[in-house]
Amino acid sequence: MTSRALWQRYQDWLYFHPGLGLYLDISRMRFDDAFVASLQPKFDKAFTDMVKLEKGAIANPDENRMVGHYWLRNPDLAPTPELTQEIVQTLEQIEAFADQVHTGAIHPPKESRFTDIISIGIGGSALGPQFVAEALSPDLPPLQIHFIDNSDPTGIDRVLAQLGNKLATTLVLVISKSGGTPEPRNGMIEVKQAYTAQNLDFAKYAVAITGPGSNLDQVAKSENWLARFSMYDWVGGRTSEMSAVGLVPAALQGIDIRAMLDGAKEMDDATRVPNLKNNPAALLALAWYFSGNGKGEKDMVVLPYKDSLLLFSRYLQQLVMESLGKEKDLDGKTVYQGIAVYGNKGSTDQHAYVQQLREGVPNFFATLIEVLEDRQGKSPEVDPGVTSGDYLCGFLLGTRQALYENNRDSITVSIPQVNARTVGALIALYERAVGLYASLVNVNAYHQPGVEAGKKAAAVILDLQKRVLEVLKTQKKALSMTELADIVGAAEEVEAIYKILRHLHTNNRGVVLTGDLAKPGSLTVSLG
Ligand SMILES: O=P(O)(O)OC[C@H]1O[C@H](O)[C@H](O)[C@@H](O)[C@@H]1O
Repeated sequence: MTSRALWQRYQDWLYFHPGLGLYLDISRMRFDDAFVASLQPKFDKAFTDMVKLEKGAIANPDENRMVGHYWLRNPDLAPTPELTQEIVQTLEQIEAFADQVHTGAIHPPKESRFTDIISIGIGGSALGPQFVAEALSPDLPPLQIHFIDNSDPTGIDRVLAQLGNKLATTLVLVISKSGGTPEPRNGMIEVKQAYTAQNLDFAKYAVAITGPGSNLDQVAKSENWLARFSMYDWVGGRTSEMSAVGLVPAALQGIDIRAMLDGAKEMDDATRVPNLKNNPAALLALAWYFSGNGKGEKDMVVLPYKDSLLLFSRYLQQLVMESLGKEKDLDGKTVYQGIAVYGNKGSTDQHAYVQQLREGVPNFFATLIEVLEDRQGKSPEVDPGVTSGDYLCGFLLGTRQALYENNRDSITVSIPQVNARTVGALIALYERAVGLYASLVNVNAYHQPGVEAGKKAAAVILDLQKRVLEVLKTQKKALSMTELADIVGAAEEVEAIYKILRHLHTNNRGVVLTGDLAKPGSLTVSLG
């Protein structure tokens, strides 16, 4: 295509949202009109599905749940007045709480102000809050946030060590929709112990964000925690940033949550338009479908050219991959769907893996996120008449062009600034694109059956560990791995038993392994 023709194609396919100042450019995806026409019937169905979903249909059939994250930013759309009221009240409760924490009306027992937050949660109960904190937290926030998003002892130690004596002024948010996920439970127990070790009454610092009646909710209620906020069963973890899960930590950091909700609402309005060319989420879904042949054959590489958007790709990883990565479609057919997502930021990644993107295996399409405003205030010149921001812009445009020249497609999303409205809009844009794409490829975007398999397998390992230790207590002599596995009654699990014992041995948990570590079959084990 000549550059003139490309310029025309750019204008033909450019989407612009005047209220948000957001541009979406899919002109560098090489689909043709025939392809677009062939997808039209699928889009007609996707738009209809979306209307039903927003009206409260059971859009997540496996879990028999409604899917209502869009109501969070426009509560009047909720299917019943009770739901509308619940959303409005929770929002008011969040604002009042954040305000009281900021003014010191709510304060730690022996101090006048809370200064820090530990946010404990994983998956959808961490990725949104982390992305938004990185993108929007002011340079000097009223409360500084720290995250525990794993069951990693060293990770927990690091957060606690960094806070040190400041635990006395640190608020703890325990976020878990189900209230039963092991990682946040472990984090909560360890953090609670750290408070107790400093003679601090944990309940006076602790806030629960969870489904009403969950295990976590019951603990928080019985121990009389500082506050409890409700998470609803009709909001999925990966679309929960604009529920209490994301709004409580954001409001506490002084982020304008109303603006975030407004930006999302504006984008929701724009992505409700049942017309492909005038709907940015539909355009994204079209581009994804084209690129991966409707089968996820190409990966989505997300490159925001702005440091504060660093965690956007990690956020999108869960949103896209947990929603679309499915073995079965809605008719029960085996389809192995999904789109792999990765990326960090530009131009940094140009000095890392963009070499492969430009010349290596062509198994991806890029999404470049451009922020038009460089910074607030004047920029110094780094060359005559040239600023750092000009360089960043040049790197983005150069990469887009270099990729295209080598038959690598890209999408460009441009926003005027990183602010609460545009971040809300970006989240809403991708939520809707995922919903529409799921309809195009006929999968349930709102369940995650595969995650359960890993959780169950982990529980089996922990149970095996208990059984192994019980057997070892009754043994007088050291046993080989196979002898032990036989006595435990888990001959098939000998390798898992060896690995459990190696872990316990390394951590001085009373298990002694003797023999040649390079030859696991030669080892014997006893309790020291
Ligand atoms: O918020 P929670 O109930 O603790 O769940 C946290 C996360 O864990 C699960 O394994 C799911 O796969 C995620 O979708 C969810 O966001």
